[in-house]
Amino acid sequence: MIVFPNIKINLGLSITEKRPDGYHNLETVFYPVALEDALEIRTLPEAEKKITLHQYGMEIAGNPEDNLVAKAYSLLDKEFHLPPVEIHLYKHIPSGAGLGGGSSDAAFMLKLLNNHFHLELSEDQLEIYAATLGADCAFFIKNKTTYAEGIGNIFSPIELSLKGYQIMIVKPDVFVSTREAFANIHPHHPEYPVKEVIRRPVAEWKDTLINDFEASVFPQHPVIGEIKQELYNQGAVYASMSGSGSSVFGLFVPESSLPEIDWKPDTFCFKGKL
Ligand SMILES: C[C@](O)(CO)[C@H](O)COP(=O)(O)OP(=O)(O)OC[C@H]1O[C@@H](n2ccc(N)nc2=O)[C@H](O)[C@@H]1O
Ligand SMILES: Nc1ncnc2c1ncn2[C@@H]1O[C@H](COP(=O)(O)OP(=O)(O)OP(=O)(O)O)[C@@H](O)[C@H]1O
Repeated sequence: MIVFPNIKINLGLSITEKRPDGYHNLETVFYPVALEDALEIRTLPEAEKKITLHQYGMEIAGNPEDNLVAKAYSLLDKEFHLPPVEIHLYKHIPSGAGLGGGSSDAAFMLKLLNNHFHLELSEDQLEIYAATLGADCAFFIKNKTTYAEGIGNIFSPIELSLKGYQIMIVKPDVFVSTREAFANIHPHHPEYPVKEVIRRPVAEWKDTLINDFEASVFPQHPVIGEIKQELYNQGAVYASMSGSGSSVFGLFVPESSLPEIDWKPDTFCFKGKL
């Protein structure tokens, strides 16, 4: 059985409070985009190890046993005593990009195991498991455009379609740790709440739909801010860093053709249509 975990981009991201548990309350809109990994499992009844993980494509830092797909398996294995599996994970989604690649792999693994082994878990139950694996992991269970609060795990539906818009996602060869990015933030309530700005036309988002991480991450990694500026120079109607970086996305109006840009070597670039 094979599935294709996709990414999210953050449309606006306000970090409003630091909580006593060290995490931060935030407000954002998660929007799913079809840049995808591939994730396959096969049952290996005779295997000695519970998990045999094969990884391909882009490299991921860390040991295989720390991979979030292995953690997702172990979480359900504790409860349901699953048979051993062989996992094939093909990484197309860059890590440390603010695109939620690891979280998406983990959420899709939960859904895959639920279907493959007929565990009969509801979406609400899967979201509860997912939330223990990462703050934005639960989003990928329903995988629909969502307004998120709390630590990024309290969801309410939002009417927003960017269908037809063209998207370019650019990630320089820079890794931003989510934990460090949060550590440099001064939480505050936004002048323009994300939930309100998002109802305005996309052409009005430029100066009002803000990602609070940009103010702390751009000075440390100027190349990220330069990419955002270049996307605007090339005609993006809206451009922003996603999550805690280091990727930046640009939205271009539906009838436009995406520009050809000569990015620096080792820059990742994805072009697609929403
Ligand atoms: C910044 C976002 O990408 C926005 O979409 C997400 O909130 C990040 O979510 P995530 O990658 O799933 O984050 P986790 O892996 O759970 O957390 C990494 C670290 O970021 C910090 N963290 C994360 C989420 C949050 N709401 N407050 C935090 O302070 C914590 O120090 C945590 O140890
Ligand atoms: N399946 C996985 N794919 C990517 N990274 C993984 C995976 N499993 C564990 N990780 C670890 O998680 C770290 C962050 O990867 P991820 O792709 O989720 O970053 P991100 O795009 O910044 O995510 P987020 O938007 O959730 O902060 C990696 O450096 C890696 O050590």
